[in-house]
Amino acid sequence: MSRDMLFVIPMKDPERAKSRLQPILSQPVRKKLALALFRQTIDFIRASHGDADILVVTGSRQIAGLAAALEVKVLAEMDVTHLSEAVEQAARHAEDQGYRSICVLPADLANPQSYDLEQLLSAARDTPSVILCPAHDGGTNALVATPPRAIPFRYGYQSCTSHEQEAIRAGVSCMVLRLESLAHDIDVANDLYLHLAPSINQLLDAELP
Ligand SMILES: Nc1nc2c(ncn2[C@@H]2O[C@H](COP(=O)(O)OP(=O)(O)OP(=O)(O)O)[C@@H](O)[C@H]2O)c(=O)[nH]1
Ligand SMILES: O=C(O)[C@H](O)COP(=O)(O)O
Repeated sequence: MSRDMLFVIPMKDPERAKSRLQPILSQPVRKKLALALFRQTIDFIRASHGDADILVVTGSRQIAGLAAALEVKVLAEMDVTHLSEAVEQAARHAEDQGYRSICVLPADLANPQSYDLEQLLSAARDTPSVILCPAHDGGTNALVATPPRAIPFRYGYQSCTSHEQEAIRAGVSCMVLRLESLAHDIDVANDLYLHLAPSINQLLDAELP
């Protein structure tokens, strides 16, 4: 069956998540924050696209259980040592399932807005092509790939530039789309102060299923 778009959310074990916030948050609070942001990401996609196909790729049994409770599909990652490998496994899965494109979103966006996702998803998708939404720090906060494995994934330092270079190398058309609410994720203390300070208690107090 031919399907259009699979949203891919990579999520690491929440016990080890948000390690760069170690100077200001205890491990239990970092875990709680990672889970709350994960839940926020699913809710955000669903609020924007009620019928979205969402796949969580993870090595965590807890995340797999939470995703299942939220009625989201889960791919158990195999022998993954880096985010790029987890996304590659999800992209293979999307290809096998007949999806035309994937939209990879990290599970730690600060305050994503539907109008920005709309703009991203309404951009023309040639085959083959990639659309990249840079993070404020040079990372890649949204990546739409058509077909799902149009380029090798190069998450890490300044990955937006690395993904652009991979697109050039592969002869794949590449658009960089700067969208304000998709530019900010929660990595370091300053991100918390700038983007989550007013709402952090509400976020951390929200019930998980
Ligand atoms: N499935 C999977 N997801 C990952 C992996 N590494 C990172 N992620 C996810 O990729 C997104 C961005 O990750 P990072 O900012 O590097 O990780 P983080 O736990 O949020 O924060 P740090 O520990 O400070 O790096 C988050 O949704 C992570 O959960 C991995 O090895 N496997
Ligand atoms: O390439 C990236 O964007 C990073 O590997 C993941 O994002 P972050 O570390 O900026 O959260």
